[in-house]
Amino acid sequence: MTAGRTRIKICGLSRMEDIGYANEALPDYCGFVIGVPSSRRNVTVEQLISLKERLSDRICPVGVFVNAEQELVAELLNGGVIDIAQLHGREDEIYIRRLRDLTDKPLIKAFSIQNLSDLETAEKSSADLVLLDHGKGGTGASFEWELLRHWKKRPYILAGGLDAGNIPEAVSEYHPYAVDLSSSVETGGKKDREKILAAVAAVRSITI
Ligand SMILES: O=C(O)c1ccccc1NCC(=O)[C@H](O)[C@H](O)COP(=O)(O)O
Repeated sequence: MTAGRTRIKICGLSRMEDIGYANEALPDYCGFVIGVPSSRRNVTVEQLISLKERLSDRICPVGVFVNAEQELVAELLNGGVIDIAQLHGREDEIYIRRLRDLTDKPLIKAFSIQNLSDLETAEKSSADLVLLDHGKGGTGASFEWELLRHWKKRPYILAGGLDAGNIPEAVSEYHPYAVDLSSSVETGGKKDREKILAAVAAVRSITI
């Protein structure tokens, strides 16, 4: 992971149209929610493989998992279907250690931030990168960003309620390594081409 411009991840791609929008906008990362049937963005492994085949190789594919079997996560990483796994459930350090035994690919651990204690837990994570979010993910709501004034130690991905309008403030005030968006780049629950293009443009226009 290198410093430099702020990265952007567009999460929750599930249709071939979404891949077309991503290939046009070229975010740094795209997220696929895998094996979470309760999510409207859920994709099966078969769907993931077809979507990934059409994804530009200029975009890094991220698998988003909620308490998945480590074997499945490792198989998708080691097989090159995804490049990074984002763990968005209750995966603890024991889970991460066991996953590390199965793969040496990068891991992102997501944390739901409600207070300073949650931030302290996130700072100690052994994951390669941590993602700070509101609630269970993909909700469209933000946590109290003011808490980030206490965040000192490591690069992080900021998620939850970000959109093209509030990205400049979030980046200039809190300096995340990357921003992660899903709900705000949808219309009627589906990914929206113009909103994706606007969000990527908003991040790329920032000079720090
Ligand atoms: O998107 C989902 O439905 C989802 C389900 C279960 C775990 C994670 C999920 N999404 C993760 C993300 O979309 C992003 O990491 C982030 O939470 C986006 O938040 P928002 O922009 O507020 O939708």
